[in-house]
Amino acid sequence: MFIDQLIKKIKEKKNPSVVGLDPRIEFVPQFIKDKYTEMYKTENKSAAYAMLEYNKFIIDAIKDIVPCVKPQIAFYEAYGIEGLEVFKETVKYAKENGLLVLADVKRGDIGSTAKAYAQAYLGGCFIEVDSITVNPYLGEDSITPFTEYCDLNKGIFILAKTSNKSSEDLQDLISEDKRIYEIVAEHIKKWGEKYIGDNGYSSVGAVIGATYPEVMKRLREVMKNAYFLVPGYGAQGGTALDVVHSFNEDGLGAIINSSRGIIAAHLKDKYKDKYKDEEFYLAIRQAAIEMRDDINNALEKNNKLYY
Ligand SMILES: O=c1ccn([C@@H]2O[C@H](COP(=O)(O)O)[C@@H](O)[C@H]2O)c(=O)[nH]1
Repeated sequence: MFIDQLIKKIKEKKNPSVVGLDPRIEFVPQFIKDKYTEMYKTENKSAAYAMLEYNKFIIDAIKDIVPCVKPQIAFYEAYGIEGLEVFKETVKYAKENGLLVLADVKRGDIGSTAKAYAQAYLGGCFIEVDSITVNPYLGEDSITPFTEYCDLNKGIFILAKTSNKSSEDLQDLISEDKRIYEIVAEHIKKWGEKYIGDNGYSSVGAVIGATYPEVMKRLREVMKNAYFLVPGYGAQGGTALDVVHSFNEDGLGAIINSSRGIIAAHLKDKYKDKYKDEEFYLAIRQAAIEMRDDINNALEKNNKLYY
């Protein structure tokens, strides 16, 4: 089961965090950009391939620390065909280096179309990743084409309470005395029941923003067996103390994401003067270690250490 593979890697690396590979050209060090500007005539292509090299540096710098990476497809789509090629190459490189890939693609459509999306990402027709994020707005028949792949060692994380401010607009509305995110959580629990692995967790997980710790606490009660993918730590203001609520008493149950906070670490004042342009990946590695230690320390303080 996907979820058992994820838990195994989390325990091996002693790290319940994931680095978001959300490349932006302004994060890419000048020496890489110069190389690709010379190599390719079109700006789009040189930017896309500069981002691929930057991603590979990041993967090399963190592969012994983190269990997985979370590439956000939007940053690749923004560069068209070349961007999608770079997405594929990034996924391939991450997998070759022993990392699980949780692709943040937020798909959701009527069943027949959802089947095609599932085929693309979980069936390997476009690129095969280990799990994807899914939007539940269209209901059960839009989810089943994805959950069917959980029998084939794949996983999905369904949006329940997102980290952005406006998530309150719809997700916090009340229907029959419950918040919409609670109702979604009850559905995620039900959809995941068939896919519970050896560790007691389901390969059907939930996305819960680090920016809403109280909601996280409540949803942890509703979905005991669901793994939470938690974005919003770092750049969006979520802290280790906030995300502690996403873990169960066994210290498992959540994987915390940071994208900009890690992959743009070399641009922070804290590291800028410490590392040369060519050593940018050392700042990224340092930031990933600090995030791991920050979360593990918070778990230990709350008697939730899992290793
Ligand atoms: O609720 C959500 C769902 C997904 N995301 C995605 O996670 C990363 C966060 O990036 P940071 O740079 O660490 O803020 C990004 O890919 C989002 O699209 C989220 O933030 N919140």
